[in-house]
Amino acid sequence: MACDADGTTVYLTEQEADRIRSRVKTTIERCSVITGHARQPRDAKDAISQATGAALVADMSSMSMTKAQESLPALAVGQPYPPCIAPLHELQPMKLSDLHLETHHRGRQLFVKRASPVVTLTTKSWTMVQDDAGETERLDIVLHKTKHGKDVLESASSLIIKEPYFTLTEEGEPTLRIDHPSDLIILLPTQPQSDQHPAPEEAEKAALTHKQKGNAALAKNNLPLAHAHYTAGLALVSSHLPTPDLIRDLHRNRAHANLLLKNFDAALADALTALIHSPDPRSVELDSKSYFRAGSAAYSLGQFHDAQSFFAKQLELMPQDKGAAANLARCRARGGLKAVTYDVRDDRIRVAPVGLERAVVAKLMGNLSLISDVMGLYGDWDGGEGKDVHGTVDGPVVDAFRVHDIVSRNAFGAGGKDEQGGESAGLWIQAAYINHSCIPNTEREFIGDLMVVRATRDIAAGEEIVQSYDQSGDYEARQQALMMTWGFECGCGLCMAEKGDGAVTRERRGKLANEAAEFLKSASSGTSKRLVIMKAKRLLAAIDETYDEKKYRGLPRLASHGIQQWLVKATGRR
Ligand SMILES: C[S@@+](CC[C@H](N)C(=O)[O-])C[C@H]1O[C@@H](n2cnc3c(N)ncnc32)[C@H](O)[C@@H]1O
Repeated sequence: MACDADGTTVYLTEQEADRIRSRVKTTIERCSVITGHARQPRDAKDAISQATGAALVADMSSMSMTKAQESLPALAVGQPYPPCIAPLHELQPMKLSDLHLETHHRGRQLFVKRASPVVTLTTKSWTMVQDDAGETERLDIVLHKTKHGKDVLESASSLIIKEPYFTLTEEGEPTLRIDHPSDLIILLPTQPQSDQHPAPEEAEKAALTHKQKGNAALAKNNLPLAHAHYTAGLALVSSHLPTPDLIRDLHRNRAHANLLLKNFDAALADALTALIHSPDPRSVELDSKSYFRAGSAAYSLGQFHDAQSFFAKQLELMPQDKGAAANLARCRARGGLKAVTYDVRDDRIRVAPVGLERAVVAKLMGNLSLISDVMGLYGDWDGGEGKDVHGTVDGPVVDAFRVHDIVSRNAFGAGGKDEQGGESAGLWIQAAYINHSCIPNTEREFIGDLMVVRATRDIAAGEEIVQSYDQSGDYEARQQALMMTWGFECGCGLCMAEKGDGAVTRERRGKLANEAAEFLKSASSGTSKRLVIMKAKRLLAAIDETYDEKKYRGLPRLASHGIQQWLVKATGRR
C-alpha cells in the first residue's frame, strides 16, 4: 500500500512492489559494477532504427491506453546529485567517445545533434543523438521533459549537455541521463535574428515587421515564436530609441507572451517598461493593459501587495474593467500527474505528485526570483556544496532532486480536482513553514489557488501556529501517514494519550473510525431518517466508549469528529 499527500491510498500487491524494488536495485548493482568503464561505441544504424521502432510503439500505445492505465507510472528516485552550477564558457568540450559509464563528467560539456525520432513516455523521453565525430548515443530526459507544453527533445535539433551523466537505464542500456533541466541547453533550429546594424529607419521598419509577426504568432498560440519576434524587434530599436512607442508596444506585447509562457519575472519587467504615463485616452487604455499584465505577473510570483496596487491602478485608469483581476483566483498552477515512486534512500514506495514537481521546476526555470524561496523550504536533500547558486549567465539553475524532496515534505492536497480531474496538490511557501499537531489551532481553506489559514481558537502571542497534516481518527493510520509522507512520529498530547491506550483499544477504535467513515460516505444529512440518526448515535457512543473520560478531557476525539459533526447537521443539536 502507498499513500500520498492528499491521503489518496493506492493499493499495490506485494508482487508489484517487489518488482519495482528489485528492478531499481538491480540497476544500482549493475551501475556499481561498471562505474568508470569506458563507453562502447554503438552502431548508428541499429541505434536509430531501435529508437524509431520504440517511438512508433510508444505513440501507438499512448493512443490506445485508457486514462486509468496511464495514470500511475512507476518512477525510481535514486541518489541525488547536484545540477551543473558552472556557466557554459567555463566547461571544456568533450566527445561521446570520452564518456565513462556511471560517471558525472564534471567540468565538461557535450554538443550533440538529435539523430532519431523521440520516444515519448509518461515520465521520460529518449532519443538517439550524434556528435561531430559521427558517434551515436542514447539520451534520456527524466520527468522534466517538457517546456511550454512541448517535449523539449522534439523541439530540439542541437543540444548542449552540461556536465553529462552517463549511466544505465533500468533495462541496463547505456544512456546520457538528464535529471536537471538546467543541465540541458537546447539550441532552437530557427530563431528570428535581428539584422546586425541597420540604419535607424530600416531598423524601425524591420522591428515593426517583427511586432506584426509576433502578434500573428501570438494569435496562433505559438508563444515561443511570438516571444522571439518581440525580442528580435527590441534588439533592433532599443539601442537608438527613435521610436519609443514601438519599443513600448514590443515590451507590452512581450509581457503578454511572457505571462502565457509563465515567465512572470520577465512579464513584470516588460509590463512596467511599457508604461506611457500620459493622459491621452489611447495611452490610458494601453497603460491599463500594462498594469493588468504587471498585476497578473506579480500575483503569480506571490507578490500580492504589488499585485493589488497594480490592479488598483488599472481600475483607476479603466473603472469599467472591475472583473478582470477576479479571474485570477480561479486559475490553479498545479499539475495532476501522480507516479508510484520507489526511493532508494529509505527503501519506501510512495505515490508522489510528480506533476506538481514538474510544475514547480518549470516555474522556477522561468522565474529566477522564486528559486531561493522554494529552495529555502525543508527537504531531505539540501543540495550539497552549490546549493546557494540559483543561476548562471546561461539561465536559472534548478536542482530537480531538491524540488522532489521539498514537494514530498511540503505539498498539501487542496481538497479539489485539478484540470486533469486528479486530486489537486500544491506548494504554498508560507504555509509550508507551519508544523503539524493533531491538536491544531488553525484550519486550511481554499479560495481558488489561495490558501487561507484560519485560527480555530485564540492563539496567544508567541504561541506556535500549528496545522493538522492528517486528520485520520485511526492512530496507526495517522502515524503511518505522518511517517511515510513527512518523515516524523507525532509526539503531541493526543498521540501520547492514544499510544498509552494500548493496541487492543486502538484497534477497536480504528475499526469503529473506519465504520464511521463508511457511514459518512453513504449517509447524507438531507435525507436523514430516524433510523439513520439512531445508527449514527450508536456508532458515536461506541467510539466514545473507547475514550477514557478523564484522560481525554480537553483533547479532541478524532475518531468521532466526523460523525459528531454529521449529527449536529442532521439533528440541529450540539
Ligand atoms: C511542511 S514542513 C514544516 C516546516 C518545517 N518544520 C521547517 O522547518 O521548514 C514539514 C516537516 O516539518 C517537520 N515537522 C512538522 N511537524 C512536526 C512535528 N509535529 N514533529 C516533528 N517534526 C515535524 C517534519 O520534518 C516535516 O517533514
